Amino acid sequence: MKVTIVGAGNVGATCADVISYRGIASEVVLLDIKEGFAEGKAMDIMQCATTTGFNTRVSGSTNDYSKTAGSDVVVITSGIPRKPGMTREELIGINAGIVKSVADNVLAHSPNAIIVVVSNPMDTMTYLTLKATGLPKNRVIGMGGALDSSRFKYYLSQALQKPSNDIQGMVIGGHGDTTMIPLTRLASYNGSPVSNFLSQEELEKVAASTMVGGATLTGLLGTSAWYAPGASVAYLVDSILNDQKRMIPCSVYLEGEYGQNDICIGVPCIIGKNGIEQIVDVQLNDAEKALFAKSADAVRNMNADLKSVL
Ligand SMILES: NC(=O)C1=CN([C@@H]2O[C@H](COP(=O)(O)OP(=O)(O)OC[C@H]3O[C@@H](n4cnc5c(N)ncnc54)[C@H](O)[C@@H]3O)[C@@H](O)[C@H]2O)C=CC1
Ligand SMILES: O=C([O-])CC(=O)C(=O)O
Repeated sequence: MKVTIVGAGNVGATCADVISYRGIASEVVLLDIKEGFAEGKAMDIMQCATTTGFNTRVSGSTNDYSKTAGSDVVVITSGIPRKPGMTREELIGINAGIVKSVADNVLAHSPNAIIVVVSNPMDTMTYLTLKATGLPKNRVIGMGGALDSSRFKYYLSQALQKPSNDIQGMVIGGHGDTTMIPLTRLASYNGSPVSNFLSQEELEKVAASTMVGGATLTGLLGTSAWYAPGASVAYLVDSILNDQKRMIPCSVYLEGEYGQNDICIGVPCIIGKNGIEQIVDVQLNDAEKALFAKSADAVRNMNADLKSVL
């Protein structure tokens, strides 16, 4: 199975590293516009093969899309990341043009690929990719909810003083500092509701930390995060390529689901070899439905800014 990652920067290269280390795909192509950059990242990753023990072939390309031909999955991580103090939404001006041209280029060589959109503002870039390419909705998947959910479980694990892997939880809604919805009511510690162990005040603190999880890291690192984002993309790609049918919150095009239409936003999906195979209705309560509607309004407003590219 072949995966192309366009944008060999922090997130793209980390994703290639995790995919090869875990043997998720037999071939990974990294592509970037910076001369020699993707080739260098690929060579560096390949030089781990004997010490970490993998057989995935990783290669790099400077803007030569012919090398990406026949990819099963294409990940778009090209574009600029935010700097401390910025929102993801402020990236739209530069990233919209990049994402649209990249989507056109990859499809010309891999007409059957499933596209995973990572560049920010991710929900808007996913909507742009879907509309610009005309692909069916199952083949355009925005990655944000997998990462936000892993951060939610991290903050829950810190509050509970228990391992993250014993915690279940999901974040839906937009992938933005104010639009994310950590589903605290449905989160559990090995099946017991987390509200059995944490006060309302502690749970609200966990939710607030989760929502600004990306901004916190951007403040600490000077650019946005990459280890957890890259690993989250690899996790999603694994479910597609290996037809795992995991339930992962992803940004997908809604046509009535969760009361929304003509928008890409995070909801729980079954992810398998056909991409989005099902959108799961987790039965939100009235308060959660109101938060989702508010989040959708904000995400929809951003889509209006795509007029110049669509
Ligand atoms: N959806 C999510 O959960 C997350 C999204 N992101 C987003 O992912 C994007 C990438 O972030 P980083 O890897 O940290 O940035 P980075 O700056 O390290 O890497 C971006 C790469 O894209 C390349 N690039 C730019 N235009 C290109 C084009 N037209 N064709 C091919 N390559 C091109 C650049 O040369 C650069 O190497 C950002 O927009 C960031 O906001 C980052 C983390 C999580
Ligand atoms: O915070 C950012 O800008 C990058 C991102 O989407 C994340 O790490 O969640």
